[in-house]
Amino acid sequence: MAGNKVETFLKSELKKKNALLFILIDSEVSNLEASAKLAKDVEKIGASAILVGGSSATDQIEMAQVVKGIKKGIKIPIILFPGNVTGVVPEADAILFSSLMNSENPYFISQAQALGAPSVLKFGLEPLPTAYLVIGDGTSAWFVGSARGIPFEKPKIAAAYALAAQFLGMRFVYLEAGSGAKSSVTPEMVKTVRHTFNGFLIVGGGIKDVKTAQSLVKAGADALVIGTFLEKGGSLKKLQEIAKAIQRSK
Ligand SMILES: CC(C)=CCC/C(C)=C/CC/C(C)=C/CC/C(C)=C/COP(=O)(O)OP(=O)(O)O
Ligand SMILES: O=P(O)(O)OC[C@@H](O)CO
Ligand SMILES: [Mg+2]
Repeated sequence: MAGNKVETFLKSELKKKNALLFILIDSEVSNLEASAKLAKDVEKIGASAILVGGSSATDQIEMAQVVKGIKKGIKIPIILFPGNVTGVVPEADAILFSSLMNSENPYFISQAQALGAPSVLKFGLEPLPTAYLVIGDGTSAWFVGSARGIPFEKPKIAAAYALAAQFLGMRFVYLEAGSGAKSSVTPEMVKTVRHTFNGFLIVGGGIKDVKTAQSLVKAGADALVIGTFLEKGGSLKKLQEIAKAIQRSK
């Protein structure tokens, strides 16, 4: 079984930088060459990890190729972000071994995990036990995952889930507004969850400007995930501004 190298790395990065930037590469959207270049570029400007996944990325071969292609050029960890068992592929460093706790379908709470676990072991991936909480509605993750989205304006409900996750032994919570969400999770929700949850707090969905990123980190986020901004051609210069800003703003 893989050790806890990636978790240890993330924690030590966090001590140095205060807050981390994770970049999501969707193997369905970016081609091989573009992904490899993007991963190198974002490492240079201070990203701490590359997430690879997609809620409708079901092509395991394509996903495995993207991971392999990215890996050669970078030192930061590649962390799988599976939307299903098809998201478990070899050669990555770790996996967000997540349970969509507010799903209405038990498949996304524990069944996909049971089906995927043997491959995680076989591939030597480090599992990062993650409570994946979908906030709001109308996004791919919400639809595909049959989530009963936690309303944006109900931070206490998110905090109750995060506390339950902690009691269940999960060391990561991911507050997910959904890829391309019109608005990100509110700083108030992050703050409320931060007060309750003791582990590593990831926030993603709809983050594309410095001000939002800074406010989420000030509220207590440990890592921000950005995907769509780059998929839509957002500049590396602006991404670097976001990276710099969050590394100062706690
Ligand atoms: C641990 C294992 C083996 C599986 C976990 C399975 C779970 C909990 C899935 C949650 C539901 C789900 C569909 C999550 C998607 C997460 C994800 C990769 C989101 C980012 O992708 P998007 O960008 O939203 O996808 P699209 O590009 O397809 O819209
Ligand atoms: O694509 P964006 O909106 O940046 O969201 C990233 C991630 O949280 C989606 O799972
Ligand atoms: Mg996507």
